[in-house]
Amino acid sequence: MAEARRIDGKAAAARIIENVTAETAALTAKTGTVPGLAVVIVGEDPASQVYVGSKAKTATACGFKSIKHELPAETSEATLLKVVRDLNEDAEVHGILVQLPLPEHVDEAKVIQTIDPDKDVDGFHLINVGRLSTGDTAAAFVPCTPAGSMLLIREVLGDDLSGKNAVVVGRSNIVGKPMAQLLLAANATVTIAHSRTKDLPGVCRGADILVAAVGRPEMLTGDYVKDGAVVIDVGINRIEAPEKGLKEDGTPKTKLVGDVNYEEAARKAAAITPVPGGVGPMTIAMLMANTLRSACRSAGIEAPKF
Ligand SMILES: Nc1nc(=O)c2c([nH]1)NC[C@@H]1CN(c3ccc(C(=O)N[C@@H](CCC(=O)O)C(=O)O)cc3)C=[N+]21
Repeated sequence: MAEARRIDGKAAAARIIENVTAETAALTAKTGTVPGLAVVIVGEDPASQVYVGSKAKTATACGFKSIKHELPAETSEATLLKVVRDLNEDAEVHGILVQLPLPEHVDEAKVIQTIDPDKDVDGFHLINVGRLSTGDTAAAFVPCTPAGSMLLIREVLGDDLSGKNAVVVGRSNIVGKPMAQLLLAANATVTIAHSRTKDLPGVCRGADILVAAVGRPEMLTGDYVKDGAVVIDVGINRIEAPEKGLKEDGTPKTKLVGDVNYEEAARKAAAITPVPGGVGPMTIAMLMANTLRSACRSAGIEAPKF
C-alpha cells in the first residue's frame, strides 16, 4: 500500500470553530444570548491546567463567556457539589465541564450526576448516555472525543457506514462505549475489544474502521491494521524522547504519541489520524459545538448541525 492519507484534525477543528464563531454571532445578534461555558478544575495537575487553559481560550475566541473555577486539590466533595449546583442555576451558563480525573476523595459519578443534563456538554450524565444509547442523538449531548472522531471518519467515508466493520479498542464510558454507539447509529457492524480480548491483533485486522482508545503508547503496531483501513487514534500519551536531548533539570525531553504506532500503521491504512493534530483538537471543537447547541436550545432557536 502507498502511504496513508493523514487526516488533519487540526484543520477540521479550525473549520468547526470558524462555524461556531459565525453561528454564535448570529445567535447573539438575534436573541442577545451569549453562550456561557464553565470549566471546573480541582487540583494542580499541569497537564489538566494546559487543557483547561486551551478550552477557555477557544471559548473566548468563539464569542462565548468563559468561566473558570480553579479549586484546590483538597476541596471537599460537598463544596464541589455546591459549585456545580450554583452553575446549574446560573442562567448565563449553558455548558458545565468538570475536568476529570477528580481527586481520590471525590465521588466522580456523584459529581457528574449533579450536573444539569441540559448543561452537560461533556455528555457524561446518565440521561445523555441513555439518550445516545437509545439512538436519540437529536436530544443527547454526545461526548466530545467520540463526536469529533466520528466527524473525522465521516470526512473519509461519508455518513453511511453500512457494510463496514468497526473495531473500537477500549471500553471506557467517556470514549470506547459512546464511540461504539455512534458507529452503530451510522450502520457500522461494531466490535468493542479490550485488554481481555483473545487475539486482539487478529480482531483488529478485521476492522475497516479501527478506533484505538486504550491509553497505552503505540500499542497498536502494523500487525493490528488491515490494508486500506481507516485508523482513528484517540490516545494522548506523553513519553520520554531521549533522541530530543535533555531538559534543564537533566531528565529527558518528552513527546506526545498515540495508542497507535503511526509509522507502521500508515504503511497499511488508507487514512490515519496523527497525534498530536488528530482527535485532540476535534475534542475541543466539539465542546464548543455542544455549548453553542445548549445556548441555542435555551434561546428556543434551532441549533446548527456539524
Ligand atoms: N470532563 C472532561 N472532559 C474532557 O474533554 C477532558 C477531561 N475531562 N479531562 C482531560 C481530557 C483530555 N482532553 C483533551 C482535549 C484536547 C487535547 C488536545 O487538543 N490535544 C492536542 C495536543 C495538546 C498538547 O500539545 O499537549 C492534540 O492532540 O493535537 C488533549 C486532551 C480532554 N479531556
